[in-house]
Amino acid sequence: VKKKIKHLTDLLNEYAYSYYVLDQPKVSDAEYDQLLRELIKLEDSHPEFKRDDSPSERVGGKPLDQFKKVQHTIPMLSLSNAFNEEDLRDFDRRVQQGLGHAPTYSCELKIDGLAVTLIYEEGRFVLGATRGDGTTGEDITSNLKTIPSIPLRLRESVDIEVRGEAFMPKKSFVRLNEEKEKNEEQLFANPRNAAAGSLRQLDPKIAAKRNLDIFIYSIGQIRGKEIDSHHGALEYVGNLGLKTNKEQKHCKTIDEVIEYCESWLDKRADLPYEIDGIVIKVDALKDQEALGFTAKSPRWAIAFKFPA
Ligand SMILES: COc1nc2nc(N)nc(N)c2nc1C
Repeated sequence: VKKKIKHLTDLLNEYAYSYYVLDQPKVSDAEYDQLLRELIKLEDSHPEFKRDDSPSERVGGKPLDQFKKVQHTIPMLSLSNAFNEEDLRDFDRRVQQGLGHAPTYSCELKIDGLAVTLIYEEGRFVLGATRGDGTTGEDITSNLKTIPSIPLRLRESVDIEVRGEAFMPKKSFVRLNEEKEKNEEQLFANPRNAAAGSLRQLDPKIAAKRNLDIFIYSIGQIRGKEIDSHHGALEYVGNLGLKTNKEQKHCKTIDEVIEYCESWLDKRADLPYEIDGIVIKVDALKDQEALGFTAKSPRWAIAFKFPA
């Protein structure tokens, strides 16, 4: 039975990874559900063999009576903003002055969701928290465990902390508000509020029903890996089984950055999730270290905000 549970757990996790992280379904939902029912039956009769990365974790445990506070070992900072091409060129000038050379940039969509940090120990998801005030957040691990695109176990048993944006896809937002409309409940104003509301309530079974998703956008801290660029870091976390956004672009010049920002102004309407801008980061990690941080945000990154 232990072997059967291990086999089913690994198989279902592989199917879930393909479906939720790679967007490449390998089996039908019916087949997945059938296998999951089989696994849950075995786990119920042999709880001692249940794995802590079992897909049955996704349905959510019992409600908490409150959230524990979490001190962030590395502060979760905010980004300074740019609103037009001039602001972006000013940013580039400041960066070039600081570095003494022209850097390359990593451009990413700025997902309109809730910033979270995920901590993995020996590859196991052990803690997830909100940004909070940047140094103290709330432990929402049990809610985050219900998000299928957050692996409960990485493909390598590393100690790593990653940051990302949890969000609710547009379609899920519309469906949720239709349901609330039917029950004459208060509607959510936008997908960001809906995602935040779903993750900051105490009953994980509610979070499990909200079709939440995540994109990982940075590594908080990593021990003993030689990664020298931000886009390399994103590739690395992708290989660990974490979900990153495929629209990320490595731009060689600020002109390319500006072109990328302008291209997404209109294209964002076609995205299945909401974005409120583009995040531009100096790509070389040694350049990021050389530029450092102000009291509240990195000097090597800026958020280009779209008009509301
Ligand atoms: C390096 O710090 C950051 N990087 C980010 N990257 C993306 N894509 N989106 C964000 N919201 C974001 N926020 C912060 C503070």
